[in-house]
Amino acid sequence: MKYKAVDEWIPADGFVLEPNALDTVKSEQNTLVIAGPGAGKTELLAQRACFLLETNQCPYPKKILAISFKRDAAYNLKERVLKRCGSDLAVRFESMTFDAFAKNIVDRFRKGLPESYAVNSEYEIIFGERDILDVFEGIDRNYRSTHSDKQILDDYYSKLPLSPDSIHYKAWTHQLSGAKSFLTFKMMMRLAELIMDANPKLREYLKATYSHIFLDEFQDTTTLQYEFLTTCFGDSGSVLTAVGDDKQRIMLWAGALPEIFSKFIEDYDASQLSLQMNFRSAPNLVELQNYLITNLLRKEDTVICNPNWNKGDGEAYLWIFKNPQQEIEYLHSNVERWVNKDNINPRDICILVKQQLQKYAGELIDYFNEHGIAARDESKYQDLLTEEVILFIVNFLYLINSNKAIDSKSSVLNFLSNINSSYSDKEVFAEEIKLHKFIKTIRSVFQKDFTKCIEGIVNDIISFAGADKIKSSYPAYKNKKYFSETIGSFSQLLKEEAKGATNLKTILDTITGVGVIPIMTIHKSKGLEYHTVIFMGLEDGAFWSYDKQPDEDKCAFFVALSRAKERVAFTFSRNRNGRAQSLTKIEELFKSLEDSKKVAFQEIK
Ligand SMILES: Nc1ncnc2c1ncn2[C@@H]1O[C@H](COP(=O)(O)OP(=O)(O)OP(=O)(O)O)[C@@H](O)[C@H]1O
Repeated sequence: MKYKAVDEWIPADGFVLEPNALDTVKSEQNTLVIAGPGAGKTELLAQRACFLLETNQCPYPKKILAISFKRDAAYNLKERVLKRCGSDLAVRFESMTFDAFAKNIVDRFRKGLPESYAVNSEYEIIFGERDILDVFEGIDRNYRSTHSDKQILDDYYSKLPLSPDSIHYKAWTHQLSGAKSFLTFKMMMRLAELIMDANPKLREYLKATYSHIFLDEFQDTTTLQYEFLTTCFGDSGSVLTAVGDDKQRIMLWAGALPEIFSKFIEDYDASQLSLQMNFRSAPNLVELQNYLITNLLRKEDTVICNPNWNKGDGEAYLWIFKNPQQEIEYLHSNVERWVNKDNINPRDICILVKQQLQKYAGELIDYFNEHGIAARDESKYQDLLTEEVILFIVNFLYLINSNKAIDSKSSVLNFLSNINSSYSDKEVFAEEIKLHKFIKTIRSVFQKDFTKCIEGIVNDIISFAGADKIKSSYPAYKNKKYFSETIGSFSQLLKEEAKGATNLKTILDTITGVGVIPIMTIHKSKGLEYHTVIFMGLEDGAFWSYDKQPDEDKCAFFVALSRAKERVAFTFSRNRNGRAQSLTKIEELFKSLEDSKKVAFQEIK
């Protein structure tokens, strides 16, 4: 492989980076980049990955590890790197969530745990903390009733090892010993940290594997995640690059460390840089954001709009409705016009709610689907569709459906060459011929009755690629149970969607959401962007804890509106879920929209 000289390197795909972004891309030091929405923080990480790989500053065979909070964010970053510098180099870019990184360590090095924390190979992941609190109830009722949930859990998740006399240790033992261990992701992270603490050789292994660490959405890092990170890389000599925005800090409720930026700068002797641009939003929306940054969030880091926009671009509305039925019908007629007359791709229109998606948007989803506009709760699909093996199967199926699916073909070939990294050119060619033959055979089976054989085909595709090769190439799939459950969930989904479908393409399009309006909570929308964003329910009812956490709620509100490229609309319904809605608690949100003079307030008749 011929590497580029550092001086000759230019950003991939014609991107022009502002000076601080370019300095960060080429930096050899630990760096924290603080910048607002749409500033290009994620793009900066993708470009830095290209720089490090293309110039061999991440020296072969070392790797870059990028840690994100959500699976789709990790996946999007990996995709950007793949697109910018090609699969040969992108194999040395590992992008995963904090949880996945911790789980990989536990899965691979479980045997390195001290005996008192041994995890059974047949462990089960549990979500939510109710079970753990029940364990405390079983061990000592009095303790349970005299301590708050938060107190108990904070102590339970302390750094390991715990004092063997403590009730928390007993609770851990209860979860770990037995025919099966039951683990939350937080437990997994503490166990991964313990493995690293107890085995200096494994820390050496991490050091030898990863020369550079990227941290996206750094503002939401929790104490536990930070301690885990520091145990793994604190003295490793790996170069850390963190990007974040304190105006988008929406995970304080989940334990995000408010002083994470200053802590990182101090602990890692990191330099701090900021970015000034907003590349995402049209001028009117950037002006609205700047007004809110100054007057609502009380910060100083206003931004500059991308000069490529026309002056006056960007629309913002606040629509006031009598009731949800009127709201649903009005939104439907607008979305229909945008999609059918203005030719906006339905995937570029997003409907957001603060929380409780079903309660706020459940009826809207039904109404839209019954009236010609496909819409869905995106979270149901987000997790599966960011699994590498599932995307491989989906692309494979698209290719079985048609030879014209060029992008799918290149994804399939990329996946196959990834898992067969030692292939010579001749072998790659042979693999392609094998692929064509296999597809031909499957097509002939399919022509008979595809709905009946669709499940079997998933297994055939996996066998074609080689389950063992997939497992050894993707650390997450080394856990057999996880691998088979992932494939199983997808087969089940495929089977359900196949019922009543007339062709394979329809099934695949339904699963991947082609032509479907995505609906999600603000938390799920982090890092994403859409032409149009509708935020449903700017009401006291949706911001019920505003009194207790005004800053976090203001940030959530800011995250929602900053997802929009060209248009944002907020809705207020005078009545919702059988209750009159008010604007007392969140008056300042409402008022700041009004005072910005950038938002058209419209009472819908
Ligand atoms: N240097 C650049 N020139 C032009 N467009 C850019 C540049 N950097 C990023 N963009 C584009 O701007 C948009 C926002 O970029 P990105 O998602 O990286 O921002 P971000 O800072 O991570 O945003 P957020 O914090 O809101 O998630 C994307 O469409 C991206 O392609």
